[in-house]
Amino acid sequence: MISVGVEHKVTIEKLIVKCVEAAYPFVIFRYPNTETFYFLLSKNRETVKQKIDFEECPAGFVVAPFHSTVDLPYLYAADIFFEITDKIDSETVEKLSEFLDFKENPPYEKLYIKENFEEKPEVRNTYLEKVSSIVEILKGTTTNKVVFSRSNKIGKLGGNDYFSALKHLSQKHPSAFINFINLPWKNQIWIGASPETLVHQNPEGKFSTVALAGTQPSVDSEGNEIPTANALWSQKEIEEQALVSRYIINCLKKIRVREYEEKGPRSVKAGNLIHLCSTYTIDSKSINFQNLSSVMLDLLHPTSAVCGMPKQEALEILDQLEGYDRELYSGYIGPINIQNDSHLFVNIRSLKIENDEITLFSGGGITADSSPEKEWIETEIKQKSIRAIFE
Ligand SMILES: C=C(O[C@H]1C=CC=C(C(=O)O)[C@@H]1O)C(=O)O
Repeated sequence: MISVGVEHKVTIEKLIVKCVEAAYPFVIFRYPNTETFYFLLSKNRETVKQKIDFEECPAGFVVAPFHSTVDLPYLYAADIFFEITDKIDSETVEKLSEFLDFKENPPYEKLYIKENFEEKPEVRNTYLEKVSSIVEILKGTTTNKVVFSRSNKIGKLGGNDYFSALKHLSQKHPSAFINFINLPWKNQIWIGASPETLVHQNPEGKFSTVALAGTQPSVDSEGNEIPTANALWSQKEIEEQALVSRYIINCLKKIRVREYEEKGPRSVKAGNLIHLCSTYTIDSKSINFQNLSSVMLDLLHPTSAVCGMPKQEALEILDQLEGYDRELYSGYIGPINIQNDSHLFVNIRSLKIENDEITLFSGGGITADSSPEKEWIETEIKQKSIRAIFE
């Protein structure tokens, strides 16, 4: 065992840089409306991919791509797991020192965009054309909604102080699930502030999920905060969110679960945005449905908040028109069987860093009443909400 002297002091910033360099699968996350960050690392550097079963999975972290039925979710086992405080305790440092070399101190620099890439005007035009064609399809068929998305490579990353950036993101998005995911097999880092629970199973066996949709800025044109209670919603947005609710209720119908509690829809703040949100809660113990979360995860993903309705038709339209691989964007991520709790979130409001290039992702629900121009603006404000990490 390597002894760790004062000269080898291990800070969280140093740990992150060392783990990225040494290609370990690890994550840092912070639950919604809390301040504590957690660090979780798997000592096994081989990929572990498996279908997610809440009853069988060891304590860990799930990282599922959008197409998780074809490309199975990664499971990061929680070999090292701790709450991040000012000082990493000596026992943890000792455990980490068994496989990481802390001798050198890398210099740290704040994250920034060192080279901006210009978005070509064709990108916007192509997007508008594609959304117009989706609107035409929706007018003429039984498909109700398609969540069309785009990726945007914005520039080259400078700096390496990821933890300060996460703390900054956390302040901007207090109610989001803040996450940093090192995906060593793809040489990618993903960072995000997700406002959307996919499946939560709490220690008492309560299952919950949300129907989130409809988007508007949370500040008015003069820069004043709009209280959520004053948010006004158009018919298009109300219907768009109702479709997500209907989708969830249909999933529950398939498994004959009627004992659910529905709350909402109400307006909720997500960083610089406001959404409409309904919550669905079920006591899996009282209805004697032990594996409810696993069954619902299978049925729910991808929900009508990131894919569309009906699901199959929406997927086909996306396959034809989206023209890029969503990878982890709009997949699901989160801790599983950690402190008796499992909480998976939809991976939206996220960015990817690969070969030092930063890519932002955003999408929006298109219905027959959509205006392509407004949808474009919506994808821009959603990207702005995650881009805030560099401000
Ligand atoms: C697909 C995204 O957001 C979803 C969640 C909330 C509101 C949405 C909307 O208004 O379209 C989307 O369904 C995204 O942020 O990339």
